[in-house]
Amino acid sequence: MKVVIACDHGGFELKEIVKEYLEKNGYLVIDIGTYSLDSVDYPDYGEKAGQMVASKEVDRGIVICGTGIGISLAANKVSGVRCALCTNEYMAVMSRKHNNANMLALGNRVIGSGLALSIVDAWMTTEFEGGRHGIRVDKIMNIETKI
Ligand SMILES: O=C(CO)[C@H](O)[C@H](O)[C@H](O)COP(=O)(O)O
Repeated sequence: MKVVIACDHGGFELKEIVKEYLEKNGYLVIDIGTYSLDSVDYPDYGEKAGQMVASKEVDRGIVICGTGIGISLAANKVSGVRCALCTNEYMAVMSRKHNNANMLALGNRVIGSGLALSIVDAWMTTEFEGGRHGIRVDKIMNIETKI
């Protein structure tokens, strides 16, 4: 599975840890930055990662900033993206089972790296259940055509 990973300066350290974890577990990771602690603007990274997911250049996306909020908001502005900000494993599992989230957002200033990797593991390995949840996810995506 091909995964894009992106962050701002607030998410940089955790991005490096998540990237290493994904690669060790056999995922093909495309790291689009940022590549240092120098200050950058999270919308640029959320948008670019979102576009790569929406265009199906990659299968999934993981975005990280200080809180996970700003970069998830930016990613969710891209048509076709369902980016879930998760702070625990249950949210990660449910965002896949019920929401078919194609992007995961994490907050480096909110959770520790151990919890972050448990969230990533749960999110990467949980399948969408479909059925009634498919109908609801379709309704979410149809909102994009009404705006
Ligand atoms: O979620 C965020 C913004 O909504 C992130 O926390 C950013 O990383 C944060 O805003 C960066 O702030 P900084 O003071 O420029 O480091």
